[in-house]
Amino acid sequence: MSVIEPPAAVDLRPGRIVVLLVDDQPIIGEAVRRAVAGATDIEYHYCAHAGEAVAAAEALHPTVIMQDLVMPGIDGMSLVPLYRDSPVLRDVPIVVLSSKEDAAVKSQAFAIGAADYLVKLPDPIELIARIRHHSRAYLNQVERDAAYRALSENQQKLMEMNEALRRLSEVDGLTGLNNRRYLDSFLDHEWPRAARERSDFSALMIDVDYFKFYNDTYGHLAGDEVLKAVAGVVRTCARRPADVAARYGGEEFALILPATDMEGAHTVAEQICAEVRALDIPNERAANGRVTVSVGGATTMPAPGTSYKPLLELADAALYEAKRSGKDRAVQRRPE
Ligand SMILES: Nc1nc2c(ncn2[C@@H]2O[C@H](COP(=O)(O)OP(=O)(O)OP(=O)(O)O)[C@@H](O)[C@H]2O)c(=O)[nH]1
Repeated sequence: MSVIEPPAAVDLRPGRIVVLLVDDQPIIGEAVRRAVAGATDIEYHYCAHAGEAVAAAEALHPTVIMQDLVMPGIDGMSLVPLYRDSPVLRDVPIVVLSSKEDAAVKSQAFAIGAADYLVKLPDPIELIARIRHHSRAYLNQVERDAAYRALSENQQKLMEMNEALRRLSEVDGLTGLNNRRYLDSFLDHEWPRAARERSDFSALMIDVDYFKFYNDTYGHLAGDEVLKAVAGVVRTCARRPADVAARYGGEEFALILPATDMEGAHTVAEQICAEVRALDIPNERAANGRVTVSVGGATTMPAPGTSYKPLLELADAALYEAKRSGKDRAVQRRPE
């Protein structure tokens, strides 16, 4: 192979024009070299062997390839698709050089993806103009592609950040459970759906017993740890995919159980009480000396056009009853 100058590292600076001439006749190689010698913006390389042309072009990454059509071993026409198959060279413009003006050859050259067709050799002014034209079009395309890629990446990052922000705005920072804002929007969607499906819908309100005493005795940070532990229990008791656990505020949690009847809701409520007891966190004020919770539950079949708020109020009333009747228990209610 006789690539006259050593291949430069891939460099697609705007304005950098790199020509690779592939032609078995050194005399043509020399004539083109002389023709472009005065154009200081053009870097010229020459390859005399068709079999080495693709590898030479991949190493060089030219902005335009000038390809002879008739060469020993392989004809220039069959080289064009080989350049197109290379990811590095796929879009590099190829100017085919023919020894004569031939409509059929010209048409074939354009059909397989050549950017231009020249009869050897045009005068230096035309040759340089064509080299510059094709190289600049290619460089502009490379620049546009890079800008488009950067834009797409930024848009993707922005979407991910927006999604992360949206999720953050719906999560309680202390416990990692959904917050009340999320719960409200969930109920806004789920309540009308349950009304359409005519299925039972249950809500549990869970409140830590003697929590003010706990905070005052063991400190606010220890209180926070209790809230996290209770949140963990509520989360694991939300077993079905449609169940939603949330921190409702302060030391109160909510567990929404769509498509769940009163008996099912009561089972879950009892389970929460038992699992919080099993945490075995000391609270000397409580009757059994451990942190406990009271749970108020309510179940109804939502009617179309109604609000979910009365169900939560009923669950709150049941919670109040659980507190009043001794705490560490679950009370269920159904509307009259
Ligand atoms: N550590 C901690 N405490 C909180 C948080 N949010 C609310 N609290 C406390 O929870 C306590 C709730 O007290 P009360 O509403 O009187 O309830 P209680 O002492 O648990 O009484 P009963 O519910 O009747 O057993 C208050 O002392 C609040 O300051 C929190 O994020 N962290």
